[in-house]
Amino acid sequence: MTGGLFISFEGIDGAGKSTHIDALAAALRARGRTVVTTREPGGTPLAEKLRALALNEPMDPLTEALLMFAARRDHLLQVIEPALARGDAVLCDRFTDATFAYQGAGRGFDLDVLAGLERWVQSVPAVQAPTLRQPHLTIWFDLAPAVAAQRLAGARVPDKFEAQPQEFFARVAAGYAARAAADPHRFLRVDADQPREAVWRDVEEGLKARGVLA
Ligand SMILES: Nc1ncnc2c1ncn2[C@@H]1O[C@H](COP(=O)(O)OP(=O)(O)O)[C@@H](O)[C@H]1O
Ligand SMILES: Cc1cn([C@H]2C[C@H](O)[C@@H](COP(=O)(O)OP(=O)(O)O)O2)c(=O)[nH]c1=O
Repeated sequence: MTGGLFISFEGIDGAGKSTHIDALAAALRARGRTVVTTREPGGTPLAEKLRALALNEPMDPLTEALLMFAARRDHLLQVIEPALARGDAVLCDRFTDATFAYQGAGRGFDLDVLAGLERWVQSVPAVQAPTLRQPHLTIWFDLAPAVAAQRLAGARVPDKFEAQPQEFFARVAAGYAARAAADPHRFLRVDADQPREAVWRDVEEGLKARGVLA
């Protein structure tokens, strides 16, 4: 495949996204692609500063959503758009679906306001109006909150989101399911409640079926 390729990785905390980003990067590089791996919130010096605030400071849901979108705007303009213009593959640990799932479904913030912010932030000069920049493909690691909590227990010091109760993650998971149902062509759902090797096999097969991996 030639031309820029934008893939996001989504799922609740502990679903196993990070575990598979490097594997996909290696698989794409082995096929001759230049790969940029990055994350949200973050990916630029400014966006990483905004990440530290958003993940650690208490704030109301609108402030949180605005920080996520501010970080996203900088990241898009500085990293994602230039990489796609070069024809690179961009593998991004979370993108806007996370804002709909966490700030929208999780915190209960207005989804229409988020959709408005999405339009503002993702209308970038490189994209012809009225198209919005969205990932070409979103790999959604679907895992029950109870299993994710078990995996995270003791694995790392929880940030503000990881410290939330399971009910919060049940809402976030429902938020991802709603986003996937609204855009089934973009989403590749992977059952994350399997051993790592089986999850990777499903990722690989899903990407082959979509022509992303030969
Ligand atoms: N399929 C799996 N089965 C069991 N544990 C896993 C699996 N995938 C990842 N883990 C472990 O679960 C934890 C969370 O995985 P991680 O990839 O960091 O999740 P995320 O990036 O989605 O928060 C890590 O300790 C990781 O080693
Ligand atoms: C991108 C994004 C992330 N988040 C949250 C989800 C995660 O709990 C956190 C950081 O994501 P992540 O990078 O997955 O955390 P870690 O490096 O600990 O695996 O930010 C939002 O609430 N909204 C967003 O728009």
